[in-house]
Amino acid sequence: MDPNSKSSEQVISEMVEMGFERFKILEAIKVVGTSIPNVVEHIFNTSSCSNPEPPTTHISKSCSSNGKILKKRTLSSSVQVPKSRTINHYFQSTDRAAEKKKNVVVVDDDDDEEEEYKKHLPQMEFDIDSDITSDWEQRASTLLQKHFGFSSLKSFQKEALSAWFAHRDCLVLAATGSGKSLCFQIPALLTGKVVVVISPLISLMHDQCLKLTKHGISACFLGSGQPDNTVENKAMRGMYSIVYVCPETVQRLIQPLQKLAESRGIALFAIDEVHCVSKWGHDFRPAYRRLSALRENFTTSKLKSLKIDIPIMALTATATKRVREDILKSLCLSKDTHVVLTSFFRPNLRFTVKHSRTSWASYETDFHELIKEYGGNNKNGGNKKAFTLDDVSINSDAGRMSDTDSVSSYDVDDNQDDYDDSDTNVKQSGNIDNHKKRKKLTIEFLENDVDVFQSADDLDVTCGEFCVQSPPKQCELSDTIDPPTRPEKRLKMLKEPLDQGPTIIYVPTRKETVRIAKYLCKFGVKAAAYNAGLPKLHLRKTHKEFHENTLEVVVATIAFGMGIDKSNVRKIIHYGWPQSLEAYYQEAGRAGRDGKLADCILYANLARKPSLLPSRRSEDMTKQAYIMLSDCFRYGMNTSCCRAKTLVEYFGEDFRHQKCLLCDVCVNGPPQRQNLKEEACILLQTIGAHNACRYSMDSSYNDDIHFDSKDRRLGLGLRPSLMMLVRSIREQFQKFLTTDILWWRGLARILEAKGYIREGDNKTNVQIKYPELTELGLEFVKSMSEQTFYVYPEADMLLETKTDKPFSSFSEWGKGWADPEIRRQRLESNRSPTMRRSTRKQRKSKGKKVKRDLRTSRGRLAAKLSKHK
Ligand SMILES: Nc1ncnc2c1ncn2[C@@H]1O[C@H](COP(=O)(O)OP(=O)(O)OP(=O)(O)O)[C@@H](O)[C@H]1O
Ligand SMILES: [Mg+2]
Repeated sequence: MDPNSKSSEQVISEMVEMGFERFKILEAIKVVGTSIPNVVEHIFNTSSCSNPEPPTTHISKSCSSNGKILKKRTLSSSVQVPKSRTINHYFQSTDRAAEKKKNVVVVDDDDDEEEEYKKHLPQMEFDIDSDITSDWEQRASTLLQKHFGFSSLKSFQKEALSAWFAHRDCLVLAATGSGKSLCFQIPALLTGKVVVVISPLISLMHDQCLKLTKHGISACFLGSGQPDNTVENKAMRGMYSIVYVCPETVQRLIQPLQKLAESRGIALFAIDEVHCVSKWGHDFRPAYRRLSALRENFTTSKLKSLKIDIPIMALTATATKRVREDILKSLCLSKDTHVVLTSFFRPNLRFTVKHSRTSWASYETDFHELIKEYGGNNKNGGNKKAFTLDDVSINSDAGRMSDTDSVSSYDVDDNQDDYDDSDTNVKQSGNIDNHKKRKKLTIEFLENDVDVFQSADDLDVTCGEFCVQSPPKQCELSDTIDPPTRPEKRLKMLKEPLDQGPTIIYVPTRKETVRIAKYLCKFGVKAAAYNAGLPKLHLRKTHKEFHENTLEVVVATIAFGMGIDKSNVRKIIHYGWPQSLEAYYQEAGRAGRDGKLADCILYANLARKPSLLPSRRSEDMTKQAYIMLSDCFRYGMNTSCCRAKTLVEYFGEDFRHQKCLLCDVCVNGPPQRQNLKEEACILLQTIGAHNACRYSMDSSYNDDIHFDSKDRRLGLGLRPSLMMLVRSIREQFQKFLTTDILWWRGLARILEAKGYIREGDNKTNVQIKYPELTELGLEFVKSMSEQTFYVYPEADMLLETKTDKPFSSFSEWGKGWADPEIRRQRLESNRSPTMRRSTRKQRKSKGKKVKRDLRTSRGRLAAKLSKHK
């Protein structure tokens, strides 16, 4: 039996609550079965004009409280309504019946009467709104209380609604979990018109539709994930108050939506997660850019029956200044667009960064706390039954598409090139077929690749239409607690233990989701993996169990998407570098929506530069992706600035609190400042010397800095990489012989942040790679003898000083790595006997290229070295 099907009794009781007459419902059930939408449709189609039974959904309720509203909507719907009985027609009849009772002129189907009606009520459309001018706030509060159980609108919600009410376009920038959805849901309730919401993910639309249904508001979603093709038809005839559409579908629906605008009416177009519009943000979706069609096609000049252009409300929690400007421009929002900007600060989130190699070997150290918290650490799981993943093999499809395990080896990093341009990456990821498919930029493809591209069809769902259920009782609803903004309260919160609640662990690869979930299950934690490569059934189950608090931990890729709105998520763990701070803050923002203390922990290998995940990007976008990744890297490396401040300021907000008091930097304090005058001076001089050496061919370069001729050995005329420069320093200065590149990288970042050096490569890198001295740097070097240079060492510098191992990255294997001959021998000896045999063979076959595994940095390095031999 279909678990979604309802019994006749259930349908009757729900529909009676909606205001339908029992006998009509019974009659309809006999004909069309127990699907509520079909029953509603049947009743509409068979009801006689003279005796319509008004459904007392919120639509008719909100309208019937105001006679004028009813009749005007009737008129508005009369513009294009066909003679056949549709829901609009039904509403007309309903409204008219109600009007008759109130002695208001109402027309019947016949044209004369309609004309008569028009004479009496010549105004249409937003007169509906002007009727509620005086007390719309009061009405909104009543509806808010009735449908959602909240006592009042938040001030940013009021601001956004006021803008909508003044028919202005509006861009709402408000923190994750602040309540942006209400800004576009209330207009549907206030006007009885339809609100069309553009949303990027099926799972997000599905979640929101379910919630709306619970709150007594009819909703549906349209898009490639919609299995029922009658839903679209019904939606375009105005049967749902809120219609969610994925951006790819909007273009196709322009005409039907225009008809809808002229019949039942469209109160608002809401574009949720609008940062997807911009290439300069994360989650870019090309179809979002084409949403400018909404501004073009729903204006008074295009649709004569409209009195005003239909307002557009765009909403996001993560947009930098550049992204905001791009949104306004790309969507062609009006010049008069109102921008609602609230603080991005989430005062109850405790941000921490921890060093971890984020590999299998570090699970024990990193997860033992978590296992303890969930009462695990028992191989059999005690009384708890771990959520099994038997149906999912680690080697299955789950790890296929965005698996970067193969590209992120931990062994060698120093000469590591950043994981480069998308195309190469895809080739390197080993799946040529996939690569070919990737070249075709089709929507179908996007839909299969959601871990990398957040697309519409991330989770197929059984049904995309949602009928009104009675709103939950008051006691079932609780206002979210506003988190404490006052410092004393935050400090107090810190002393209290974390409340109970689930954890989400975000990892970059599909394979990792399964591996970690299995690991946790083994220790009795109820954990499940979530990535777009897993069976849909499993994904649905995970979603459900997560929302029902049955699961303790979900280990997910970014496919556990935007808009996950569960109030009691206590921990968000990022296990591996995120791709941008936007993505990081949005994902972290899923914690602590109940206003109580919640943890956001980033475990990252601070000894490695993060790499870009394989993806299709234009040159521009690759550059931007590197910039975003680099900002994220800097966030992790920072040791002295409050984490919340860094995040909030990243989004262009002035952080007025100075400190969050909760994050690891605020709690532990910054490390001791060190005077790195000598080191800075040596590095700058070495850079200067190499630069001078390069430019000496061009005599215009004014060389003020002395450089040793020994440097010429180290690549005269070549563009010196930081690695080469450090090697040069190590050779020249005995005291720095055993210093690690990690430490110098940290110093280079500090010097770059101060403006003393800049990247000399025209490619953007995560970390400065080919440093060049700036004017400021030159000044600094000249005056170096007179000053000190106190700085906070960055995370990688601290890491290096904590390990007493000499040069290269924490392994005996790495000792002497600077010497090319030693390096060659090591690479040779590190190969397995079979590999060695085959390499010998390959060498014998002259002219034939030795194949390197370019997916690993070691392989790439070996390939490079063999080129130079
Ligand atoms: N006026 C209000 N009073 C109390 N709670 C509210 C109010 N408005 C919204 N909320 C609650 O806030 C929570 C978050 O709402 P919502 O999902 O709209 O957030 P959001 O801003 O869209 O977040 P995200 O950026 O993650 O999508 C919901 O559980 C909602 O019920
Ligand atoms: Mg939202």
